[in-house]
Amino acid sequence: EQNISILATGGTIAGSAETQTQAGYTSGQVGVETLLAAVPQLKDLANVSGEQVANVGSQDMSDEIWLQLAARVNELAASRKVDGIVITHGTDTIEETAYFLHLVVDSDKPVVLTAAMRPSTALSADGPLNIYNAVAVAADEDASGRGVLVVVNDDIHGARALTKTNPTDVQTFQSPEHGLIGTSLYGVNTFFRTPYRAHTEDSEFSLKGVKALPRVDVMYMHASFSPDLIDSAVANGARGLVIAGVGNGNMTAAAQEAVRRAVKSGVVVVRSSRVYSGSTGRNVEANDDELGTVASGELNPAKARVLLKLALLKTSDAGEIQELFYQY
Ligand SMILES: NC(=O)CC[C@H](N)C(=O)O
Repeated sequence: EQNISILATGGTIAGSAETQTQAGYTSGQVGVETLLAAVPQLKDLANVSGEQVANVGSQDMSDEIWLQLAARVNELAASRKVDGIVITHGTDTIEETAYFLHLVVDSDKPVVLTAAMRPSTALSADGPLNIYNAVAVAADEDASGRGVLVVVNDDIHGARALTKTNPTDVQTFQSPEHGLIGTSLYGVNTFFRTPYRAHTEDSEFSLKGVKALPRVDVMYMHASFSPDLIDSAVANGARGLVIAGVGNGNMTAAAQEAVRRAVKSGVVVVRSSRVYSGSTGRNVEANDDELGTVASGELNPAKARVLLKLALLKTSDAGEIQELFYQY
């Protein structure tokens, strides 16, 4: 029998409300033992043990929790007594945490995040079946080597690909560029593909000796953007900026001038896009060579921010960071 460790961090999956039929609720109320007790069928899949790492709504996910979670995942994955790891998480930032772990977990054992859109107390709560499917994927040898996975609503997503697309819909997660890694129907898994970029064991990123991550801020572009926000982020210690640009990572002329100032002062600026899918290409409309900026490719602003934070641990050279954005 496979040994699966479950690390709980909070979210709606651990949320509770006064009644079974209300929209309002509080995330991160229910402990890991209660979550697991709601799915007694887990014992048919694997030998599971639970640990509480945090209990927050994932809007409060932080560098500190990421460092703690990554350290614990790496420790468990290195143990011969652990075959796979499941992490319960809020849906709001699950794509950031999943991509972070995808880059810093040094193991080919399955690491699977799961979540829910309905709190644990709701009618038709989606958490219990999501946990069941997540454990089934984590216990599946066929899941290994596919990077960090997110199992929700019968779908198996890759960490780099998935994004939340709806604030309340149970079918909120999509992987617009690459499609699904597979599906899990009542614990019966089908795999379609493996991520094509480097991850986990093949990733060059490591958190050994890292006590804090550099500050990276995201600037959301729109008509008449106030360029002083960029100067303010730099004055307040940002080492990197991600432009959530309009369309193909574009920004106003005044924002571009502020980006030039930021780059001149040694801050690395990545251009991404506020649109839902597609790739922000280098030198397409904005001239990255001339601006000294980096193009994010398919990474959305939140995930470009994760990669930039890790990249800044290694270098502040925009050319080298562009190469990392091509590779991961
Ligand atoms: N569905 C959810 O998990 C959203 C609840 C909460 N905001 C969180 O991300 O933890």
